[in-house]
Amino acid sequence: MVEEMTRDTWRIALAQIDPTVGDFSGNVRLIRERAREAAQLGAHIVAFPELVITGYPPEDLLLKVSFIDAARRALHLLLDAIPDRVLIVGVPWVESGILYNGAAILARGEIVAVVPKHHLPTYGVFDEDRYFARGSHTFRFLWGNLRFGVTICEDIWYPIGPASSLATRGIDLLVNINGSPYHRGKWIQRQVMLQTRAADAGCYLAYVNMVGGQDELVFDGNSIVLDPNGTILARGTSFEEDLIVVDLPITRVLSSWLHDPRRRWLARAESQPALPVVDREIPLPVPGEQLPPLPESVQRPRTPLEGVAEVYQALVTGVRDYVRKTGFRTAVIGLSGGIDSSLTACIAADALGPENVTGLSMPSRYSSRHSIEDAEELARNLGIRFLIVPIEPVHRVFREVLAPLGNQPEEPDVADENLQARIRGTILMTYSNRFGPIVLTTGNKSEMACGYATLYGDMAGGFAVLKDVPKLLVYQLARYRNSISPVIPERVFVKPPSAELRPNQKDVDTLPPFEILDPLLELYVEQDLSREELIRHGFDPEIVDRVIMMVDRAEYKRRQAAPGVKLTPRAFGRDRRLPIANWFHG
Ligand SMILES: Nc1ncnc2c1ncn2[C@@H]1O[C@H](COP(=O)(O)OP(=O)(O)OC[C@H]2O[C@@H]([n+]3cccc(C(=O)O)c3)[C@H](O)[C@@H]2O)[C@@H](O)[C@H]1O
Ligand SMILES: Nc1ncnc2c1ncn2[C@@H]1O[C@H](COP(=O)(O)OP(=O)(O)OP(=O)(O)O)[C@@H](O)[C@H]1O
Ligand SMILES: NC(=O)CC[C@H](N)C(=O)O
Repeated sequence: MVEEMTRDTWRIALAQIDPTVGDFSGNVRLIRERAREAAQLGAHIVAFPELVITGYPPEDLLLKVSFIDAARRALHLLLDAIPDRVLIVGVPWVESGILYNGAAILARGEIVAVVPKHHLPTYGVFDEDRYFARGSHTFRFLWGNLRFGVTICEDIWYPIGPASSLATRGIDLLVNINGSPYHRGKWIQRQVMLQTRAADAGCYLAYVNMVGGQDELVFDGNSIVLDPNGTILARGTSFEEDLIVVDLPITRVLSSWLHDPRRRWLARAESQPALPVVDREIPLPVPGEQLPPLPESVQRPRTPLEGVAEVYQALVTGVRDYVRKTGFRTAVIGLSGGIDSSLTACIAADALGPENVTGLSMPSRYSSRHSIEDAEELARNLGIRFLIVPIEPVHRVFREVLAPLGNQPEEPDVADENLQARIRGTILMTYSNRFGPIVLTTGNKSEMACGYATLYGDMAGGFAVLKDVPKLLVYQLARYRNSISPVIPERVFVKPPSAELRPNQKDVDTLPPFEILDPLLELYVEQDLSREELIRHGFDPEIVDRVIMMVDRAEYKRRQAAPGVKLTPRAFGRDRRLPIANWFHG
């Protein structure tokens, strides 16, 4: 029998953690530790992110019966984690032979219910219709006088759906569990949306997101708790694990319903909810204890990262987790003394520790002296290992070997330019094979867009750190990093970008100035503007045509490129899927 009792203030904890896809035992350990920590702090409900048991997104692992079974077994290992509290965890869940993206509600050693996700994102980087069925009902949980609902990520983005059904039925708290990947400034977009949802529902809204990197995605955390007016009560940190614990006096919810006539309208609309709502009792007595005071460390205010600092941290997180989760510890980078490889080295050193990063200078006959000097100074300032491997002897022998094939010009042609890049790629990959570090490539988004990079040359490597960073942002990020400690030599900022693959080569010989190229690329690549619209924006028609051709033709190169951190709303990769053989340009 459940004891009849009420309490006004309920304590909720949001565990913003970094799970690893497929690491069931590690994820279970992490969940148990955080759940117990929250319970010790007096939390009544502890919520974890979407699909936290498997890691997110598990992609086609969801097509393996053995994977779904392992997730179910892992869920059972959590039943005794905090049996006298409510634990909410994301898990793939099979019911009647159908797979759902679920939120399991655990209490008193039982699975009280598994809430199915209703809105399945299938756009951008998401592909959930490929795996899951859409939930056709939701639950309202009753724990004494507390009424709460649980929704999963995309569910909260829709004004109509499980969240609105629960709100019309009447809840004090809506918990939304998330695997919401980062792009620049997305936390502000989420916050505005969540403020609207909380105010419309007239209840507390607790939004928990994960942190860390998974392949090309980075999760920024920035979990948030809002009151029934949409006022922010607490936040989680950006890009770091965190435990957010908040007290929710639920008379505030009744008060908001008494003051807001929309609530009475909503209550009348209950007869036609978007989704059926099933009431489920939490099989626990209402906790009677006084809440222990929260330590200062838990209550401290968190300020979300913004602007360039936010992007820099996203890159550091993405590199750190890609390297760690793929089993590497160290990294190697070709250091040219240019801005791209300098910034890449900074990010690597900050992500992995300078002692785990090696920079290779590989001068050729066309390299300027400052390219070696600047690379060396950067390496010294960062405290990374620095080695010089001149490529001239190999280049010379290659030219000799290739000469009998004919048509080898004295001055380097594109084939010869690329040969130098390929020699460097070979040296870097050999270093990786022999000593174990992952090769980090340095190409930026502007170059990847235009195909201004050599296949199997500077594109050779395991992770493309700046793949979604346009060139002008590369400079801003480098300036930002230097504002923390001046590691990149000043000369690197002022010299004109050059591949140094032939005498006096400059990027602007091939590409339009980056001040024109970057905004044009953003409109064409990220927003899909047409040729005519770009010209109406004021871009020179000749440049527009040239850039469109370069971008479209380089699709084959991008398909063969290493993965890299997604930072913009439209990164190359699964976010932007275009045919390679394509005759439509415009
Ligand atoms: N549709 C298609 N599907 C599959 N493969 C295709 C293809 N079209 C060409 N190819 C292949 O790709 C080859 C051309 O690609 P690739 O060999 O890469 O060479 P490519 O694109 O011709 O030249 C690379 C350019 O990037 C510049 N670069 C290189 C290195 C670093 C930087 C920098 O500043 O960071 C700039 C370099 O100066 C040169 O202008 C063709 O020879 C052909 O084998
Ligand atoms: N002399 C060199 N020594 C070591 N690596 C080099 C050298 N030249 C080029 N690379 C590698 O190839 C990448 C492409 O460099 P490149 O100089 O051609 O173009 P970039 O886009 O201007 O890059 P960066 O700004 O780093 O110079 C570099 O970032 C670096 O990793
Ligand atoms: N996992 C999800 O459902 C994510 C979708 C959601 N719109 C987001 O990016 O936040």
